[in-house]
Amino acid sequence: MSNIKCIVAGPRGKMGSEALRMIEKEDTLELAACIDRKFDGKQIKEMEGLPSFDAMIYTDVDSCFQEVEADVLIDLTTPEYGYKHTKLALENGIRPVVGTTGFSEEQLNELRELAESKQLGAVIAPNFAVGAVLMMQFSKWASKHFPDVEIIEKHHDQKLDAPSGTAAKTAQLIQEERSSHQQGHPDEKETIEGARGADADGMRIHSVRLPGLVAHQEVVFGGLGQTLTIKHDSYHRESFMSGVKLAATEVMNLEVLVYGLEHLLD
Ligand SMILES: NC(=O)C1=CN([C@@H]2O[C@H](COP(=O)(O)OP(=O)(O)OC[C@H]3O[C@@H](n4cnc5c(N)ncnc54)[C@H](O)[C@@H]3O)[C@@H](O)[C@H]2O)C=CC1
Ligand SMILES: O=C(O)C1=N[C@H](C(=O)O)C[C@H](O)C1
Repeated sequence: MSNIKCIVAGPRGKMGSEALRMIEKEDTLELAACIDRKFDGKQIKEMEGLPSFDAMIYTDVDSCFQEVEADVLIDLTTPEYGYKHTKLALENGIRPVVGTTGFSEEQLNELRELAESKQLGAVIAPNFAVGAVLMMQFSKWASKHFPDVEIIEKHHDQKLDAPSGTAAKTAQLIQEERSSHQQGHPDEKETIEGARGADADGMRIHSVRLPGLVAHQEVVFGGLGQTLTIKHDSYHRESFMSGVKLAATEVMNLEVLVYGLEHLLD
């Protein structure tokens, strides 16, 4: 089987640069080109701190998708551009593997319909770390027995979206399991706005942003006389890379969009 040819969008970012280092080590993946906001026409090997790839940087996404022979787009950019890149990739017959978070429900549905109409595989995964996927699945299961739950997600202070994609997905999975209800005292009042966090179908999500953090989440369940905490920590962005590789490989066998890495794990 020939190598999977990848375009990486956001190659100078924290995740994008880690994805380039992962591709460099993998025999089955190949870097075909990159999409960046700057450095049009330069080679990745000319960029300081990035692996020595002969792969051209494009700032014009249309030209990139039309000129470069590619199987997969790996997008690790921003919510606004990640959505645009994903849509354009599908329109150009390229399968998206998207780690970028912060898409709205409407955007996800639109991309799902587009992938289906094109019969093209796509993977959008708010978290590529296997441990985080398990934390979400365990939380879904736990909420069957502990319907009162709050999510505390903690990230580095350069993060653009809140709550994190992982927290939003965790809340969605729990929502599928438990019946909707408000938590806390019915008469509770916030004396400082936001003190109780964001309200996702009655469950609260608290977003912490601090230098020094990478990506961390605790899902805290409360029952009579007991609590249960399910916790995951990513200390390094390497933690996401086996998931990115799995998605870039498995997306070639899909004809629909899947949301969440759990759909690709046994
Ligand atoms: N699914 C997952 O497992 C993970 C997802 N993420 C998500 O990945 C995204 C990127 O995260 P980081 O690497 O930490 O951010 P970052 O800020 O370090 O990198 C983003 C990169 O995107 C580039 N960029 C912005 N606009 C662009 C455009 N129009 N075209 C091309 N490149 C553009 C920026 O120049 C920057 O290099 C975020 O949405 C984050 O939430 C982050 C970690 C894990
Ligand atoms: O921005 C990040 O760093 C991360 N983003 C993803 C999210 O929003 O859940 C995944 C992980 O938490 C790291």
